[in-house]
Amino acid sequence: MGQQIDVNHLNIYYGNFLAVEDVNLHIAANKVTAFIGPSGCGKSTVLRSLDRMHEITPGAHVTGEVLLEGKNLYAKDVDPVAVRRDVGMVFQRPNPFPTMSIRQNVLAGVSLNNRKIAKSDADDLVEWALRGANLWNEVKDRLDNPGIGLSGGQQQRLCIARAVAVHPQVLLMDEPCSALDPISTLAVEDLIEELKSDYTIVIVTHNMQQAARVADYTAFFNLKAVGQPGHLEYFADTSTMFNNPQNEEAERYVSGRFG
Ligand SMILES: Nc1ncnc2c1ncn2[C@@H]1O[C@H](COP(=O)(O)OP(=O)(O)OP(=O)(O)O)[C@@H](O)[C@H]1O
Repeated sequence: MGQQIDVNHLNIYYGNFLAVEDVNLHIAANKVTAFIGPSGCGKSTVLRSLDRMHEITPGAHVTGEVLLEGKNLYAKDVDPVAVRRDVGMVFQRPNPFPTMSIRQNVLAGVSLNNRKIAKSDADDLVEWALRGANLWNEVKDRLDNPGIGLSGGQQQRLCIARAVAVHPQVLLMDEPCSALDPISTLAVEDLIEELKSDYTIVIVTHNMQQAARVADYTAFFNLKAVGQPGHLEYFADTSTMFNNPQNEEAERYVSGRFG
């Protein structure tokens, strides 16, 4: 089962620059929540703060809380590496490890986490993760071939298999279809729909139709002006966001009359 996330009074800084201000947000377990909004409003920054990935930028820090099932991911005794085991990330461009086979790619996160597993268990895990990512039937006869030999859409599903292989509670996806053709996009969207029975999913997308298709809830981020911090302007269930938003800026944005 996936876990819920509560974001409380979250401010995210890159050095002295306040990129995102005072976000308060509930992300429901086993649902898909989409982040939408204009460029630079902080969607990716907020997404990355949910597994502390933004900390890879030197000087990046937060104030406020991110609670995963009530546990603050930013508490002093929490190891960011352990956070990323519970909260997995799928990036915009499929990024299989170039020197690794399909099988090794699926197991990469497990190996990084220093878990030693027997070969038969590894075989089972590879099959389970690839089936979960809807890729097994396409690759089962060539597991030792390089991961980068797959098509873009297959590579992205391989990255999803790699993310689920460590059994996370939450899957974060940063524009996971933006580098994919329409057929692969639909395959990944179908997969997202299936994965939510096991995981809580948060997806950043610029594609309004995609948000409307895959998300149960949608968070609209906005910014007052360039150089100003982004903020969460409006949160609603997806049907309300796209059909009857109770926020003027959101209405202008989803109807394409923004800016
Ligand atoms: N690594 C970084 N170092 C410094 N500033 C950053 C960094 N990443 C993002 N920012 C700044 O933080 C703000 C929010 O950026 P972010 O990428 O989160 O927005 P976004 O809504 O995801 O944008 P887009 O839709 O264009 O991807 C912007 O002002 C951006 O310039």
